[in-house]
Amino acid sequence: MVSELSSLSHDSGAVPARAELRRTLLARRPAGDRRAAHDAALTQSLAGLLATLDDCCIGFYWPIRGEFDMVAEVVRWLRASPHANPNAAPQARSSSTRRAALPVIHTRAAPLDFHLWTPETPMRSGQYNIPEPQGTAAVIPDILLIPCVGVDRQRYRMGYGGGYYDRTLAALFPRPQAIGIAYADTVIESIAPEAHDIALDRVVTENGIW
Ligand SMILES: Nc1nc2c(c(=O)[nH]1)N(C=O)[C@@H](CNc1ccc(C(=O)N[C@@H](CCC(=O)O)C(=O)O)cc1)CN2
Ligand SMILES: Nc1ncnc2c1ncn2[C@@H]1O[C@H](COP(=O)(O)OP(=O)(O)OP(=O)(O)O)[C@@H](O)[C@H]1O
Repeated sequence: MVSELSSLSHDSGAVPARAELRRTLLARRPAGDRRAAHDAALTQSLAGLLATLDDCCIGFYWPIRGEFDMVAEVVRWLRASPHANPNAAPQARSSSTRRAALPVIHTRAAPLDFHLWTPETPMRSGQYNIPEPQGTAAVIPDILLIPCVGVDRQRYRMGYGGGYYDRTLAALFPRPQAIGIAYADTVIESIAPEAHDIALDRVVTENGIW
């Protein structure tokens, strides 16, 4: 897979336009009968990562357009907190040191805001019809789990083209650790990063974490 796509962007000498590369990568998201096995493997990798995290706030995403769905795994992580008392009321449980947040778009072409989320949080439909938490506090996550349309060997990421995560990583202080979530079939040699592209710190695929 990698060699096939890298020949698109390198060997021919012609770098395809971003929009074309985006379409190619979106078509590489595992689908149909193959999908469940890829999701199971990616869930395993993600669980390995989450097991190393405690005492932090994770910014994740509500899946759209065939993205990998990590909601259940994040709920498992929240509930497995060594600090959480399973007999406590939900409000008390949410004061544990494991917290999760979801992006909220208040203004298009601005950085993302993140608002706390638990399974009890009411949701509303936000920009691009993406569900977002309603009425919870804004936070700066310690770690961002970032959906990728594709990612390259230097850990540069391609998304849907809104530039939201690059703007967010450039704006947030302290800067969260940026961890990309990608299907292995969407890893390519180079996405031909532009000046504003910020490399991810780590990437999680079905094959592990790098
Ligand atoms: N699940 C999920 N939530 C997320 C993101 C994501 O990638 N996945 N985002 C990650 O950034 C932000 C939303 N980013 C988006 C960026 C562009 C488009 C979009 O529809 N773009 C148009 C083309 C550009 C335009 O006209 O604005 C399109 O694809 O038709 C949608 C969401 C925040 N929430
Ligand atoms: N730090 C930034 N400040 C201002 N504009 C930015 C910044 N980063 C990106 N942009 C704008 O966003 C546009 C889209 O960027 P890009 O194609 O890299 O999006 P993407 O990473 O695929 O999208 P997304 O993060 O929303 O999934 C760029 O052309 C640029 O105009």
